[in-house]
Amino acid sequence: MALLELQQLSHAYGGHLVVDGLSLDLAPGTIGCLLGPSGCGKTTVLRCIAGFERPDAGTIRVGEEVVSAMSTHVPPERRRIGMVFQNYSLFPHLSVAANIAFGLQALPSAERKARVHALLELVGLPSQAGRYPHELSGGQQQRVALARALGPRPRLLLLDEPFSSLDVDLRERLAAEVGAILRAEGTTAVMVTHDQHEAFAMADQVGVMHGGRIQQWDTPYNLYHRPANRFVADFIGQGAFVPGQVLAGGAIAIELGALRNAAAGSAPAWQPGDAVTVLLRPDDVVHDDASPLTAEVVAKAFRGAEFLYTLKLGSGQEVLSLVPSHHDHAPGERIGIRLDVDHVVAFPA
Ligand SMILES: Nc1ncnc2c1ncn2[C@@H]1O[C@H](COP(=O)(O)OP(=O)(O)OP(=O)(O)O)[C@@H](O)[C@H]1O
Repeated sequence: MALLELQQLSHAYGGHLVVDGLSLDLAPGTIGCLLGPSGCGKTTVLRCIAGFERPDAGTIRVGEEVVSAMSTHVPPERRRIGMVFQNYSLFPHLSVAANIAFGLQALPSAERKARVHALLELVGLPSQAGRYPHELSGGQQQRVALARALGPRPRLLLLDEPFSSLDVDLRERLAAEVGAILRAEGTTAVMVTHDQHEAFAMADQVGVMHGGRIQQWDTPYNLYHRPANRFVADFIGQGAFVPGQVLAGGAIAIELGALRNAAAGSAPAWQPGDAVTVLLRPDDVVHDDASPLTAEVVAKAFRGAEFLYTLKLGSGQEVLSLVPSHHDHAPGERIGIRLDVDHVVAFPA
């Protein structure tokens, strides 16, 4: 049975529908993430799960308990749900150990000490117990906030943009670390973010939100390689949309050649002659000096190990190509390219 189940959740602010019939299931021990652009309603979903908002319609079940339904609203403090916020919200006048012990008052003193010690070990800060929040880095403070939230062993942990006040470099690393910590504890968690790198680094399942609904609830791999619709294809990763036409036998002809195995998860039964739009990822277009097919370099972005080239085809259509950075070509040059498409993703034109 799912540990968290949202069914047909809807919520409006002053007549403006923000969450629109949203459903999702999260298995025990899974880390789920709601990912979407600013204002898509993801924080509102989190607040409904926590109990800070009362949904207009739908039900929320945590474990065996329906915590929210038309006639039910379990108050936040009785939901046994932990929360980690963007701004750490540690008590500034309490030491790290005292911050973590705060939610553990019900435990006998020896047990409380042992739990605080175990949590400090878990988040990798055993030597910082006596320090105060202002003496810690942002990443360390967020780890203390995580330890404090995990202290009372919540049945579900909610994380609201937990890394957004940290440096970009640190975000992805901490997201992966926090994912590992939650897995070590067997915690079921839901995170909200607008940053797909964070979502991918931490979550098992990601729901891409748009217009108050989940457009696709899937693994990071499938969101990238098998996007269910144009919105997801556009929002996740980079790529270019190019026109194509379905051939007899099901292959799709695009300017760069024929794509076989056009069996993306989303592909309806195409008919020969159908006009389609094909998603080409930067790794689908490979630089190859031996290829008779060439394209003009329009722009390039240095990524360290790779260049991301923007290339112009004969028709004027632009595509992206990720190329090892020892292939250093200037804008205006023509370079050989070929297709290497594993997952053909096509949508009705
Ligand atoms: N308390 C409120 N009263 C009125 N409108 C609100 C309230 N909270 C949020 N909204 C509006 O509801 C919409 C969704 O907000 P929400 O915070 O859920 O989005 P979000 O996806 O989390 O965005 P962000 O990433 O910017 O936080 C926004 O248009 C927002 O302005």
